[in-house]
Amino acid sequence: MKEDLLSQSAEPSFISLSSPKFREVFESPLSTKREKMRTPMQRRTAPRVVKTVPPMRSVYGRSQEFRPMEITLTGTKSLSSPHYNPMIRKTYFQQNFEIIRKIGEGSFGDVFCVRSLEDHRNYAVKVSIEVFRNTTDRAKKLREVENHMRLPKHTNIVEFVKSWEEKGRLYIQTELCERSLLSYCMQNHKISDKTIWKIFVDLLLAVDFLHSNDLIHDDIKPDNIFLTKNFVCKLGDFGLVINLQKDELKNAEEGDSKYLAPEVLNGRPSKASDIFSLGVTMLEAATDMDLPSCGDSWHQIRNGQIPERFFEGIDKDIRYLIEWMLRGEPSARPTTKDLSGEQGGAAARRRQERHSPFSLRLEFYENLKSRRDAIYGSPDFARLDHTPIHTPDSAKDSSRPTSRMSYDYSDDEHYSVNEHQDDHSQRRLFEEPKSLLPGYLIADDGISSYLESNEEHSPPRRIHDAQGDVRIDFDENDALLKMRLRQEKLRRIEFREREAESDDNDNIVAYKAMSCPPVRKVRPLIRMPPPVLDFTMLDSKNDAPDSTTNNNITRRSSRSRRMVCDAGSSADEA
Ligand SMILES: Nc1ncnc2c1ncn2[C@@H]1O[C@H](COP(=O)(O)OP(=O)(O)OP(=O)(O)O)[C@@H](O)[C@H]1O
Ligand SMILES: [Mg+2]
Repeated sequence: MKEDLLSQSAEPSFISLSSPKFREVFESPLSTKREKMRTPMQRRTAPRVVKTVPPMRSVYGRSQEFRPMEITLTGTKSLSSPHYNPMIRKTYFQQNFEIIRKIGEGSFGDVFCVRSLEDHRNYAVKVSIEVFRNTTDRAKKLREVENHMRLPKHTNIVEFVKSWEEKGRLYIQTELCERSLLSYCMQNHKISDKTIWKIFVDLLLAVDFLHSNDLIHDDIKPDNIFLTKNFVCKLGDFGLVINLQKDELKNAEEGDSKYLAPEVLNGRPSKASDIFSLGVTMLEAATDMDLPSCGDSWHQIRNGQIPERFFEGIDKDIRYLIEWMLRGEPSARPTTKDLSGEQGGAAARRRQERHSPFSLRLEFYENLKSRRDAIYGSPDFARLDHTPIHTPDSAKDSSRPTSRMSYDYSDDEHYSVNEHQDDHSQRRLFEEPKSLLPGYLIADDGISSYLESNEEHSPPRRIHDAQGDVRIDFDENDALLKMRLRQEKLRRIEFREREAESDDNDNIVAYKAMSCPPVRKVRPLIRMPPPVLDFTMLDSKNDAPDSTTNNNITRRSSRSRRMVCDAGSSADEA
């Protein structure tokens, strides 16, 4: 292990021009958001398209124009509140809420963080930019409200509070969230595996909830996903939702092209296209990829040609799930039930509550268990020197392997490669049974999760033998596997950190100071000889009454002084 670490640290930090990594980085049009930020060209946000609207009076009668009407599932009803006075020329929104700040804007409207004067709680209120153009436009906008209103409460769905229309504008009041997932991803370019799993589980539960209610979201993207203060992920913005029970498919609109499933270009959205959008969302969050909205790179993602470098350091299972969701053929993609495994989202949630980062590996569980059984039950394993079933007596058994090898202490609590290298080089332990190695390699493929989530596997104990040497007592063979897995994990973390460091060093730009150059440049440290006073001039003062005084001589420039001297000398000569 120590040799491995040393050999890794000796790796060159530059990328060879002929290496595949160079080709991946420089020939692929795909890049991460971080890389994009480092390039001088900054992306400007596209200006918002504001369509001109017909005058309100041509669309509405006077009565509709001024009265705020609450939208309910059975129609509209007049809205009242102790804080609302219809005689005041302010809207219901302005009278009933204290507007704290604007928190976002989208194609539909502006979103404000407000405090309700009724219950003194904070909410988000989305106000449409445009007034309703006609009844079809109004019906289309109310569809978002209707769908949201129909949804029963769910932890991972932004909660609907109330909606009303006033003066041709639609207002939607919802629970207030902290920020959108997009803003979180823009700030955090490397999100930990644990957080990615948390986001994924929350979103999966939300999408599963919608799909089981026969709704297609049709616009799943980080901008429409919200995070609460407690880091609960919630799906919001039901503007494009399609109710399959109401045969709304024919009126479906395309969502954001960056997250769009390929089949939707020429067809209609489906539950599978939602899964695709969820896959792209997870791809963006996990790899920090700057997603293309069109062009070759758009197709590259949809053809499964994502460069390998984007998945470096990403949890293998996350990668597997993302690639599964991004399959080109809709029928090849998993359903939400497939993703959450046989035991469903509830079980995933229970596991997640126990703070396990491996919550969604339920579907792998049985598979991994059988693979593990296969390893332990294999003839190779049976031929091992030591007994797989371990008892306190057998721990003392002299039939343990006696050959020794140096042991890596990298998972020691206070281990540091530089500080302890020499001390630990003296320590030796039992040799690792070689035939376990294939088992270990397979374990790295996924058994790690199984082992880590299994509490009964205790860590190896350290024993001091008669000679004073430290040895490891393997309570069970799993302990050895677990130990190797931990070492592997540490090695990967160190490798990633080194890479990130060298990345950062590559990108350090030396700036020239633009203001205040160093003093040395302005006033070079050259000792000027002290001015030599020509006292002969004083003598010549009497002879030449029009010449300057001594004071004047010191103040003049050296050129004029020379002239004075010359004049003096010439006077002397005369
Ligand atoms: N409940 C909320 N809590 C906090 N912020 C919110 C909330 N709802 C919306 N926002 C903010 O407002 C932005 C726009 O919201 P939303 O997506 O609902 O509007 P939209 O007009 O439908 O946008 P688009 O159609 O472009 O997706 C979000 O990206 C988010 O930053
Ligand atoms: Mg939105």
